[in-house]
Formats: sequence, C-alpha cells, structure tokens
Amino acid sequence: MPTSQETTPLAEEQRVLDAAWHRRADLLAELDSELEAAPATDSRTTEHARLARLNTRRGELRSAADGVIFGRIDGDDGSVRHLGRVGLPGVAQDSDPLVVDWRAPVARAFYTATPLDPQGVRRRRHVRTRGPEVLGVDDEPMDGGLDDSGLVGEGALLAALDERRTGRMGTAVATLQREQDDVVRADASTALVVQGGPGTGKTVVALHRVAYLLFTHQHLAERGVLVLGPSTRFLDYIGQVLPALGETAAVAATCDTLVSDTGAERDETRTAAEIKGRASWLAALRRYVETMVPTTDRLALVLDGEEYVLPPDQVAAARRGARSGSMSLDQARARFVDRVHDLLTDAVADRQAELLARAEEGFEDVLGRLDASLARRDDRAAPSGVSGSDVDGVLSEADLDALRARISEDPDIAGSLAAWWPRRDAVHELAALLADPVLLRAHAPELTDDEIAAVAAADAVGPAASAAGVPGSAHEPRSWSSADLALLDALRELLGDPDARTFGHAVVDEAQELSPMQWHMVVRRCPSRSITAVGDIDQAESASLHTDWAHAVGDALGERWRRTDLTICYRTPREVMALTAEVLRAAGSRNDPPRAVRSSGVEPWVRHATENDLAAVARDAVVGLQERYGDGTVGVVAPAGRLAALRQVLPDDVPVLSPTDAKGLEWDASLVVDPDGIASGPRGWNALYVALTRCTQELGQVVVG
Ligand SMILES: Nc1ncnc2c1ncn2[C@@H]1O[C@H](COP(=O)(O)OP(=O)(O)OP(=O)(O)O)[C@@H](O)[C@H]1O
Repeated sequence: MPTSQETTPLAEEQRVLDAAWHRRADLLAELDSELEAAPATDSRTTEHARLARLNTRRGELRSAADGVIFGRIDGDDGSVRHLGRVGLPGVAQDSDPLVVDWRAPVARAFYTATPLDPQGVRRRRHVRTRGPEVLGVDDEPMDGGLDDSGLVGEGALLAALDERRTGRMGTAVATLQREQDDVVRADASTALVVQGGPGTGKTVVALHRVAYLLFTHQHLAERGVLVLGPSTRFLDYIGQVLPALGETAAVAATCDTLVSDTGAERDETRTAAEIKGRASWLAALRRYVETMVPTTDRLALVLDGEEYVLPPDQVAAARRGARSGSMSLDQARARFVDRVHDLLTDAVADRQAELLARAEEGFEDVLGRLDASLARRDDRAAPSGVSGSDVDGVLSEADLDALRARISEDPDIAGSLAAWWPRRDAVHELAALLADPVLLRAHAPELTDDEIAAVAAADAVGPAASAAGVPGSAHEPRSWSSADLALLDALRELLGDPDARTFGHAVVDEAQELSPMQWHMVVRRCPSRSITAVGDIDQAESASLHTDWAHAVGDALGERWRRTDLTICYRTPREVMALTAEVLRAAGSRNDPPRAVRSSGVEPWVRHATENDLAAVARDAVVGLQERYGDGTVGVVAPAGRLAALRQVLPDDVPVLSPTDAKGLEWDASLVVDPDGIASGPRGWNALYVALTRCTQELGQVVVG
C-alpha cells in the first residue's frame, strides 16, 4: 500500500528520476563496453565515424548528471512528457522516450506555453534536482489564470537567479524564457543579431542556441560551430556550458586567437585601432596584392641548357587569365604556372619541329644537335610502344605529356618561376605596408595624412621594420595588435591561406565590439552567413564607435540579417538597474535599460575616498563584501590606469578588472572604484554602464574626491 508520502509530486518525480538515472547508467555501461571492444586503430571511415558518434553520446550522457530530468509537461490529451538535458529512450523498442531531449520540437511548449497561449499544455512542472535526488517541484497550471509577469516558471527562475555565482556560467536550460527560446530555436539560414541590455541572457541564449543547432541540424554538427567571445577569460567563464549542454562540436575562440596562437601581443591607440578597423582596408589590401602580380611579359626559361623566351602576348594572357575570378594570389600563381608549363611544352615541341625541318633540308650540324637533344631527353614514349617520334621525329601526344610532366617537376624551372612571380608571406607584406606612409598613401588613398601618420606611428611600436617599404623586403618578425590581426587575416585570404577553416554556423558574443574588419573575419569563417550575433550596442566601447547595428554589421552582412531584442534583465537587481537609466542617457543612448525581474533587497551604496586613502577604502569595502558573500563571488571594476595599484592591495582571489575585461562576467557583489574616472574615458559612460551591471546582489562604489 503506498504511503501518503509516495503520492506527493516530489515522490512521483523521484520515481521518474530513479528510472531515468538507472537508464542513463545502463546506456553508459553499454557505450563503455562497445567503445572498449572497438579496435584501437581502425582506418575505415565508417567505423571512425561510428566511434566518434558513440564517444559524443557518452560525453553527453556523462555531463547530464545534473539535469537528467528538469521538467515535465502534461498535455490536455493526458500525455505526460519529461524533459532532460539529453534524451533517454524507453527500454522496450518503440516505447515512448523516458526523457525527451530539451532541444526536440515537442519540448518547445515547455519554454513557450503561457496561460494565455497554453499550446495544448495543461500543466508545466519544473523539477529541481541534484544528481539522483529531487529537491523540489514547482507547478504552473495553464488554466487561463493571470499572466502578469510574462515569465515562464517564475518560481524556478527566481530560485535559479538567486543562487550564488561560481565564477563559471551555469546553464539555464530548465528556465529559459519565451523570448530567449525564440532566439534559441530561430531559423538559422540568415544572420540574426540579438540586441539585449546587460543581464538579459544573451550569452545564455547564444550557448543554448549552439546546442540546439548542433542537435537539430546534422550538417552543422559535421561542419562545426564557431563560438567567438571577447577574451580568453570570457571563454573560460563559459567553457563548461557547452559540454554540459551536450555539445562538443563547438570551437571557442576570440577574433585574435583565430589568427594567431598567441593572440594580440600589443595594445595600440584608439585612433590607430579605429582606423585599422575600417572596412575600406579590404579594398586597400586588394590594391596592394595587385602590385604583387609581375608586370613584365618577358619570361625566359632554360630547359636542358636551351633558353626559351615565351611569347610575351601569351605570357600576358596567362597572367590576366590567372587573375580572373575571386582567387587568392597563390591560386592565381598556381594557375599561371600551370599555363606556363603548357607554353613551355609547346615551345620545346616547336623548336624540335623546327630543328627537324631544318635537318630534312640537309643541315648535318643541325641533325647532330637534334640527335644530342633527343638523346638527353626521355620524353618519347617507351620504345616498345608505337611512338610518332620513332617514325617521323615529331612528338606524339604521349611524348608531349611526358615532356610536360618533366617540365612541371624541373626544379630549375620552378626556381625561375619563383623568382619571376615570388610567393608572398602575409606577415612580411603587412609589416611592410603598415610601416610605410608611401605605400599606405598609394593603396589606401581614402586615409588622410594624419591617419596615415597614426597607422605608421602605431607600427613603429613594433620591432624595427625596414624603411625600404618594398613589398617582400626583409622585415623582422613583429608583434601585432588586435586590429593588425584582422588586417592580417584579410591579407592571408587574399594571398591564399591553406589552413583556413570554415564553419557551418558562427555565434558571436559581445558582438558590439567587433570592428568592420573583424566582422569580415567572421563572414570569412562562415561564408553561408548562418550567424547568430548577440550584443548590446549600449555597452560598446570599441574604437569603431558603432551607434547602431546597421552601422556595425552593414559592411560585412549588407541587408542579409535581421534583428531581435531581449528585454528582461535576469542578473542585475532592480535596485541597481534603477541607477542605469541616467548613465545610458549620458552615454547618448536612446534605449531604456532592460526591465529587471528581481529585487535583491540591498540598496547600492557609495563610499568616498581621497587619492591618498583610495586603496585602503577599496580594500575595506572588498573585505566587507567578501564577509557577506563568502560562499559566492566578489569582483572589482576600475579604470584601466588604477588596476595595478589596486591589485597590490586587494585580496588575491578577487578579480580586479577594467570595464572592458569585465564585460560579460558577473559576481554576486561588485565594487566599482572611481566611477567618474571610468566615465571620463573614451566611450566612458558606456564603460560605466558595463561596470555597474555586473552584480547579482549588491553594488558598492568608491568615489574619489
Ligand atoms: N532563463 C534563465 N534562467 C536562469 N538564469 C538565467 C536565464 N537567463 C539569464 N540567466 C542568468 O542571468 C545572468 C545573465 O545572463 P547573461 O550573462 O547571459 O546575460 P548577458 O545578456 O550576456 O549579459 P551582459 O550583457 O552583461 O554580457 C546569468 O547568470 C545567467 O545564467
């Protein structure tokens, strides 16, 4: 006889979780033994692909321990479905799944049904679990009651939002909100720009979208998804989320690490960064690369000691033909070399025919040369075959093929062609261009003299560059800024980049920071333009001074993108968001801050300090916050110029960051030191908006003066 305890919703869900937990364990054991039994090396592609699939599935199942089930929807038709981070099939064949994957179409109603639009759902239940244990259950009947908040599963959501922060981004798969779910499941055939204020869940949405797309579209899973974030610190912050959502086919990078393993090694002035970020560099670099195509039509090549001067009109035609279309310089060069091999083959055959003709006229000396020449070459077909040249001395098709093959492998010919049309190295060529005002003026005529001076001066920061300014001249290896790396990426593509990898989809976080040249980097990685970009134009600090999204993405995406907005702030409490409207106005924004869903009950506070006691006041404030949020996280945001001094006095375990580096991160409590100093920098009010919105509970400020 069931006890009264066992009939409670909690006991009911515990029974479901027990069954799901065991099913997951059984599936994992099956996968383990199947993978162990597989031969260590099997070169067959099909077997390789099968093992990769099994491995992925094992990874998914392992990482789903928290969230084996997290929700349930009861339909009007009496159906009951449980949702989890990964789907679990029923034991009997053809039985209903025990747990439905959250990304499956039938799971959608869990995120989007409301009492006003129940979508066939009678009741939504959030099931809070830790490992194999059910902690609590929140029910939401869809019986046409009030729908005031616009929130889905408000109780579960607010409980999730009140949890202490760990310094790593958690998953919100159980509590995604309707406007977020719309983005997660949006059509991926064109670019989507998601504008949202601080804490509206842009990162959450971007990451869940990756998981959703990889689950739903096999071709994306095969081609991979690129996740671009603003910094390696940020990538570390989100690092655990994708595997926990079941995704391993995503590659995380920053724009800088896409180009160089070391990332950007030097900063530069905002002026230089803004100039170098402009889209007009694409045309400038194209013009520059055009100067790397030889202009002479005289091409003399030596084969077997004989010089052949190729017909100049044909050399010119080969050069023109090679540059047609949108090929890289390397591809064009390869095409040209191919054509030159044909021309040389013809020239050798013509000369031989000419010698033969003269021999027939009885010139013994010529006959001697011809014999010697034929003896040196091995272009004729094998003696056993019937060869035209055996009969009349004219090279047969087979002889010509053999001659062409020999020409294409001849190292001297290759050497002559390399001297005539040298291969170019993007690093050297870019260093040469940026260091040389004459070259800059020639290829980037839209730049003013002051702008050219700013670019060349920025370049002089790097190790010595040759003053010769001739493309290809010897340049020392130099260090690059972020803006340089975007130029390098573009130049590499124009010259030919054998290592370039493309992806099926790209997700860009903090997208407001990308320069037009960086947007081109994204499109280069994702030529289909299946891109999801999330960002907040009001948090933009980038030197590129975007004021709206059309300005930011227009050059790279043209008209081929659409925008959607996230409007609810899940992170920052109402008490803190109330401070931000004024900051936004000072930043010149016409937007309102997002609506905060929660209150922390703690009013933001301000302490005053002088330059002399600033460090001590900040230290005192941080220690106080640490005492109150000992089980959570505390972070400090300050103007870049104050960071070093503050780091010396503040506890080691507290991150002390500039607004730029704090972007996208959050702590339970944050201290903003010298907000006026932050606001007085370039795009300073936008930076202050970032700084003030990092906390989930409590905000303190130390004002100087
Ligand atoms: N639906 C949700 N359920 C639970 N938590 C959520 C949800 N949406 C957002 N959050 C939480 O709100 C916080 C802010 O989310 P997130 O960092 O994605 O916002 P953001 O818009 O990227 O912020 P920023 O503009 O500052 O980078 C995070 O702690 C996130 O886990």
